[in-house]
Amino acid sequence: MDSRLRSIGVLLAGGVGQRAGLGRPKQLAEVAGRTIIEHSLAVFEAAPEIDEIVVLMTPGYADQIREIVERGGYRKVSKIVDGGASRTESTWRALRALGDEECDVLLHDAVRPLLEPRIITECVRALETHQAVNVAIPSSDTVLVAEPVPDGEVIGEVLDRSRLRRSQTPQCFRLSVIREAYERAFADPEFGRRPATDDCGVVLRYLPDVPIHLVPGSEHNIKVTHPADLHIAELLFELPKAVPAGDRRALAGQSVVVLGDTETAELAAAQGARVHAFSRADGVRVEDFDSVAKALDGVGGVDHVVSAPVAAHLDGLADEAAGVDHLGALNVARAARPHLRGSLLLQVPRGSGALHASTAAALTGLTRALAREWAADGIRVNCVNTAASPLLVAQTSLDILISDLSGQVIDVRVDGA
Ligand SMILES: Nc1ccn([C@@H]2O[C@H](COP(=O)(O)OP(=O)(O)OP(=O)(O)O)[C@@H](O)[C@H]2O)c(=O)n1
Ligand SMILES: C[C@](O)(CO)[C@H](O)COP(=O)(O)O
Repeated sequence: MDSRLRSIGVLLAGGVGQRAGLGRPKQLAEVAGRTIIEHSLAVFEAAPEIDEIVVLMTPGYADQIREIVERGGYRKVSKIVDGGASRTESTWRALRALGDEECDVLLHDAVRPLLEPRIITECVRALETHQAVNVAIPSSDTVLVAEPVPDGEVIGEVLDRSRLRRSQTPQCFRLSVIREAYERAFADPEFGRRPATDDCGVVLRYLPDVPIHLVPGSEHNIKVTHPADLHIAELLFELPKAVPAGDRRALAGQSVVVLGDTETAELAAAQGARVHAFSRADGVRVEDFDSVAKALDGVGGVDHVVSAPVAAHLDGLADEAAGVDHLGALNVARAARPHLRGSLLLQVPRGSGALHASTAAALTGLTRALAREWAADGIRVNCVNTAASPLLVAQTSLDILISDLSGQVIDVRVDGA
């Protein structure tokens, strides 16, 4: 029997986002095709270690969160509670909403949408042996203490950088511990005059005997605070990801349609997949919707569809041909949808030049949009860069098919294992 405590993820989204200056809470701003809070929600929803999610939302915006939760099917969300006037007041409200049963609480800034699942795993594991855990990264800047002087500021002290860490979230605690720290804080009039900027600050000040264990954070786990952070977050989401190598024999018996990439078709067949391969030689031209639809209608129910770039096989300027890859991907997606049970994989052409760049951007956008639209039916959509040997592209393609990734732009692994 599993004897571990329940783990509750608390998304702190009660702020107004004054520094971002958007005129509405920044957690509702869109980055990489989703609201910032939905990215955070999705990470907690997908984390096997998390049993329940509580959202603290800016008063007046609860309906928008309810809609996001319902539309996205975030089944772990148990409560949406109005946030308080400060971050610590929002935490305090969350702690009071959690009931009396002992559990582990992971308090996360909803505006850190790039949280990695690895961090949640390590935090929950650390809570098995520690009562308080924080996520932190080393400081790459030298940090100094400024002293006020009549004409401005001077350096009072340069801190020892080797010991400095930048605090992130989630900040994680046994419920009874964080609750006791907050009870003491909110009973202390001095706390109102000198509030803490994070939850660990409250524990350190009011329960100094509780050691706060540190788990390595990530440079990508940024807090969207200022307007430029929205652009940085967008770029970070666009970074191609690596895919873990899986057991490709999982494809055995599955029905896989491959348009154009013979290497991937052969490798899938070698793993025991029922492969239906189509190419221009068979009269299937992806820029012609009817020919693609006819091919897929003939197959019927299909677990995975892989769509390879066609530009290299077309006559004419490579740049002009690259545009066909965009239309081809749209046609394959449209034709595959009625038959698809598992996933669609779009291979992104290699190349250079403006048209190639716009095609690659279009396929990335298409992948993310389709992944969102088709998620409700359990269909995953990804794309993979093909700037590598055909064998590496084929191996990575199969690893993506058997993964649970969706909406991802994936780089071919260099080791090719
Ligand atoms: N009253 C508050 C204030 C902040 N937060 C949450 O705490 C996280 C970190 O706070 P911050 O970046 O400061 O967000 P805002 O308070 O919205 O920003 P600003 O200070 O610029 O107004 C955010 O997810 C924010 O929504 C909260 O739950 N309740
Ligand atoms: C909790 C925190 O994100 C850790 O770095 C940070 O202290 C929050 O500060 P904010 O002023 O509420 O953004």
